[in-house]
Amino acid sequence: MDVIPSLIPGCYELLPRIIHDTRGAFIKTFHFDSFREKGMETRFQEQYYSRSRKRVLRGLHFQNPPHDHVKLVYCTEGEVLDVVLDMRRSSPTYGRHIKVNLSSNNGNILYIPKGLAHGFYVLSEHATMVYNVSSTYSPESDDGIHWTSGGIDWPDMDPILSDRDRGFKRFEEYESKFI
Ligand SMILES: Cc1cn([C@H]2C[C@H](O)[C@@H](COP(=O)(O)OP(=O)(O)O[C@H]3O[C@@H](C)C(=O)[C@@H](O)[C@H]3O)O2)c(=O)[nH]c1=O
Repeated sequence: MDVIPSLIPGCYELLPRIIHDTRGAFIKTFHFDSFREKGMETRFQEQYYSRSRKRVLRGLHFQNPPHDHVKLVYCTEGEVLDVVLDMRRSSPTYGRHIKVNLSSNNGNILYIPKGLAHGFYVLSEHATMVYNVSSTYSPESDDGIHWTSGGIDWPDMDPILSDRDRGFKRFEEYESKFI
């Protein structure tokens, strides 16, 4: 698995080896020793996935401390534009974001450290996004910022959203609890 550093410290795109044969493809998404060797989180506590249709936008979400967590995300059906924004106040890239296309064809994975807000926009007819998180769901710590904030340029300014996502404060007005 190749680990490609991003502009944001601690955030990596992981490129697993894809083994193709006449039946299709085989892709390993997590290997304890490789993650540990690279200093990445190995203790994932929950795994879940969502399925969305084209033009759905989910985000931008995070869990506040002390329930903050590392997220490992990848797309097993379709393609999404994935976005993470750095909310760590002392980070050299505080307030900056990166975009990565994640797709079932490429099998690429985004490793998201604690303190980043995460969201994605569905480019294909449907998309299934799988998450591994390093702490359990904490509804009172689960929070977000508005998808249009932080200077993110989305391909669609009228996406399909949840009511919750429509109601979040803008990043510029949100007092980040991440140091
Ligand atoms: C995240 C989560 C949600 N839920 C519940 C709450 C709600 O009733 C339902 C759907 O939740 P949401 O609307 O927050 O789902 P969704 O908008 O898909 O939330 C996800 O968005 C992306 C961008 C992420 O980064 C994820 O970590 C997660 O926050 O599932 C759980 O029971 N456990 C969980 O871990």
